[in-house]
Amino acid sequence: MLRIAVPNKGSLSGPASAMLHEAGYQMRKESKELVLVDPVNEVEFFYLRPKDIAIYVSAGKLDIGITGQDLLIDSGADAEVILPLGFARSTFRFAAKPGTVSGIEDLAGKTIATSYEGIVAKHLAEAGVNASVVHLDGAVETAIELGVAQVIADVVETGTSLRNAGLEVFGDPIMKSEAAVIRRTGAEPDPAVQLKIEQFLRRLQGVLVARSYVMMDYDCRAEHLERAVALTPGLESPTISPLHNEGWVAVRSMVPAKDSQRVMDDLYALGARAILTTAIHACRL
Ligand SMILES: Nc1ncnc2c1ncn2[C@@H]1O[C@H](COP(=O)(O)OP(=O)(O)OP(=O)(O)O)[C@@H](O)[C@H]1O
Ligand SMILES: O=P(O)(O)OC[C@H]1O[C@H](OP(=O)(O)OP(=O)(O)O)[C@H](O)[C@@H]1O
Ligand SMILES: [Mg+2]
Repeated sequence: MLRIAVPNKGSLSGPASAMLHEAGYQMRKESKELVLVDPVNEVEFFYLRPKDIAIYVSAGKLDIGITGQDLLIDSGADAEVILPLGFARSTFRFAAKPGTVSGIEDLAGKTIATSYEGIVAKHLAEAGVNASVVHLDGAVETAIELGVAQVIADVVETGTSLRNAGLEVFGDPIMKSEAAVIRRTGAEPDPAVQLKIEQFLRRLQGVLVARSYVMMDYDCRAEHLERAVALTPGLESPTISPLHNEGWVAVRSMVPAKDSQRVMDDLYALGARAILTTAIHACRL
């Protein structure tokens, strides 16, 4: 059995379970379940606190886990990213009341509130700045108003939480983060487990590709084919089939979803017709 840690709550939990479900794995039905065995896929899922996942994985009893890269760094655990997953994208930043702090050099002697002391302490040590760090479990944006700290360091996605608290970021982002599959650094599992890990990663990669590509079909005149194919090169190469009408071909190719409307416009302008896009539900590349 492959043993995998998954986030049991917070921002990572819903998208991680959705991705695993899309990849064909059984997920828990009840939020109180701590362990779920998926006998068909021979996987055991352990639902753990996001902050603890890297620590569990580095201890060696779990083969892999899904967590945030910021949580991995914060934990200081001996684990490494093997596949970034594209969700829970965020930056980790310092913020303060506007006009009070302009750069990391101003932090000496100040108090910084954060839920991520590991990241902050490492960053301050690297910058050679001596500041105090106070741990709060969450809602750290309120710490300045309530006099617990002069500065905070926290996850920023849209910046709404900071704006609502009347705070502004300063300095460069301390780090960028997204959800990722992690394993113990340099882990060398036995060959049967390694095969299951590779199958797991292929399934998740299949979900990532299915989410970011569409299948595009269209008809075009043979003399325009080279230009059309240049617009839709696909991953390997497009499939070209003859049409019953002489001088026309049908083309089928994978196209990045974010470009699909522009590509359809360009194909239409080239004279292509019956241009269709369809969602990809799953794939193995
Ligand atoms: N608003 C957000 N947008 C994108 N990613 C986020 C956001 N908030 C958190 N994350 C990412 O998810 C990780 C887990 O954060 P989250 O706040 O969900 O966990 P938690 O604080 O342990 O749970 P909770 O806040 O429910 O107690 C963060 O380290 C970060 O990588
Ligand atoms: O830039 P934004 O889009 O506003 O997102 C960032 C906010 O989201 C997270 O908070 P969460 O909701 O997890 O609450 P918490 O502080 O209690 O962890 C994070 O700690 C920030 O407060
Ligand atoms: Mg949180």
